[in-house]
Amino acid sequence: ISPDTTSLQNSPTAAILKAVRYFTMRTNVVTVTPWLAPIVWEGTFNPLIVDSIYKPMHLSIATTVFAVGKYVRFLRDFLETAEKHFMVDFKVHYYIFTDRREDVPAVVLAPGRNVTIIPVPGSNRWQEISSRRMEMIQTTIENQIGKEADYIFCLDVDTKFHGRWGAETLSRLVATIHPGYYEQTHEHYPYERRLASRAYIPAGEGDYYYGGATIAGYVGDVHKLAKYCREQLEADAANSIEATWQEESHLNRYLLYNKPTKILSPEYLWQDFKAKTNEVQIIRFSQVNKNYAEVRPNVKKRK
Ligand SMILES: CC(=O)N[C@H]1[C@@H](OP(=O)(O)OP(=O)(O)OC[C@H]2O[C@@H](n3ccc(=O)[nH]c3=O)[C@H](O)[C@@H]2O)O[C@H](CO)[C@H](O)[C@@H]1O
Ligand SMILES: [Mn+2]
Repeated sequence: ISPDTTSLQNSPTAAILKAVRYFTMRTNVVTVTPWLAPIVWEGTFNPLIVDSIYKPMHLSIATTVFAVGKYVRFLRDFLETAEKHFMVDFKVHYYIFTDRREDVPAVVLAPGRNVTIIPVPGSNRWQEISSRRMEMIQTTIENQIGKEADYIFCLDVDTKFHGRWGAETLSRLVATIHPGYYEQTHEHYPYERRLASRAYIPAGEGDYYYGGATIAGYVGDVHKLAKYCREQLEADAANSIEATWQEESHLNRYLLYNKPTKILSPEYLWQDFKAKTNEVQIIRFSQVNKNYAEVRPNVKKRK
């Protein structure tokens, strides 16, 4: 049977097919892992095709963000830039975890997008605030998100979006390569190297160093990851040990033995203080520069 080419030429997919022809692959970056998971860089996907697949699915996207103590000041920019760039045209439900409900800014959201504020206790250690996200993500998925969403994103708040972050980031289990280590090999990664910690990774092992600031995937898979990290954090605490990079260390161990199905390039997790490199054609999401002594509860001010 020969395809009906006339109707195809006139169909809405024609524009998309044409776009495919002009689509070129990236050659100066690695775009697939040794276990055949894609690594998402600008130029490896066609946004028109991606959108035409995912938008008709009417997916619900949960997004968790913690703004505890002074970090509440980062919320406005986070939300305002997310409304411009993050999963535009999708249903997005932001879950804001905070101990300062009254300081949560009122940001105008596009139709189909909404916010729920979840009260959490403060802490006088930033490491604990960052780590306890795992426990709260776990329990909130069990109590609420699990019934409401298809996919979940767990993001740092001290950040801004600068470019498209769309459905190309959807997959079962998604992690992001930390911008500080993407040019290095595993012997230089800041994995936990003490055998006494549950986050221990032996020398000679490792794929990538993943940032704790962006974790995503199917709600069920992220639940499994968060529960694992929470249990490992608690086991370490019971032995009076804290991994080098807290929950990020446990995350890296989990992902070494439970490979992500998709990896986001550092375009999806940059740091404002870092100069743009040749491989990075677009910065989509970046950590703002912060005054650690000013915003963190337990960092001493320099004299
Ligand atoms: C880019 C990146 O991968 N960042 C990770 C890195 O340092 P960061 O320097 O990015 O850590 P951070 O100070 O941003 O803390 C992580 C997050 O915890 C929350 N928070 C923290 C302190 C506070 O007083 N109030 C508050 O709300 C907030 O959502 C913040 O974005 O290592 C941390 C290890 O623990 C986390 O894994 C971060 O995700
Ligand atoms: Mn951060």
